[in-house]
Amino acid sequence: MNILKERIHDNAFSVVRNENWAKPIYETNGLNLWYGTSHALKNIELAINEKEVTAIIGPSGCGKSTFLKTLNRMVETAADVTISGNVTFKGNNILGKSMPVEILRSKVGMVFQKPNPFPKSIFENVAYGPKVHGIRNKAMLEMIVEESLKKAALWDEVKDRLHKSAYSLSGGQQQRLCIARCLAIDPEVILMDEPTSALDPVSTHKIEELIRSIKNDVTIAIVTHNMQQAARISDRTAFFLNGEIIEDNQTSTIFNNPADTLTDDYVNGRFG
Ligand SMILES: Nc1ncnc2c1ncn2[C@@H]1O[C@H](COP(=O)(O)OP(=O)(O)OP(=O)(O)O)[C@@H](O)[C@H]1O
Repeated sequence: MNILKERIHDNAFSVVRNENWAKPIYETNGLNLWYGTSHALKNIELAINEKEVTAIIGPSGCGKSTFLKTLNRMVETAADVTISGNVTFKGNNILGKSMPVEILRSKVGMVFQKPNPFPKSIFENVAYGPKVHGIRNKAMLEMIVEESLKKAALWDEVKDRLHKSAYSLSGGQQQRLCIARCLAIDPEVILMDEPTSALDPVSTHKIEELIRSIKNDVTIAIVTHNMQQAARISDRTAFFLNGEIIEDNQTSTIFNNPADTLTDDYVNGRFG
């Protein structure tokens, strides 16, 4: 009887947990994308849940970056792109005219494979976004810069040289600076496209720790070729192949008990 009660309690708890925690911030329905006549994304159906880390995995050329860049409408900067279907951000279709791209990008930051700080000081890199959004008060900017650098686990390393060039930092520090620059605009989502692939293991570890520490505040979608990294840091994983999603599920299921043999073969390094 007690065991039964516990099971019922567990089930009730997991329903509440799912309802409370697994709320999609992005949803794509029937998303297709062509570069010219090349069909790069095929009927993508995927939810990215709020305050979770979603890993996007798959072999080179399968459409991971294209998908990520669709989420902040960066993909449209490429020539001859055609998109159909829906991509909703908090219920609004971002492919329609209902959400101006500037509004979307003020809520969705992006970090790339190669750190890309501005040719400015460390301070100015982080203060840039808040200034663009109209914050001029010096004390306020100083506070935002300090908080963002602390969240990005970089403050202690740079607090005495805030007005030095961002290019004086190491690659790993520059990548954390780029994450601090995103955090300074208080985004709801950060899209990360292979953010550690150019970094050494120590810097990679620091970025992974940083992702863990911010995920209670920010939703993260991360493209990675590193299976251990996807398994370590993500809650859910989507496996892409040739522009399609083969499978998406809880990360533990994708790695330990995938439904599709292609997923099993990929995550176990048998191709890709
Ligand atoms: N600007 C573009 N113009 C034309 N084709 C493109 C463009 N960008 C990407 N593609 C093509 O679209 C397909 C998907 O590319 P994408 O960069 O999204 O793949 P990916 O999975 O991120 O690859 P990788 O892991 O190598 O970065 C590939 O065939 C690629 O050559």
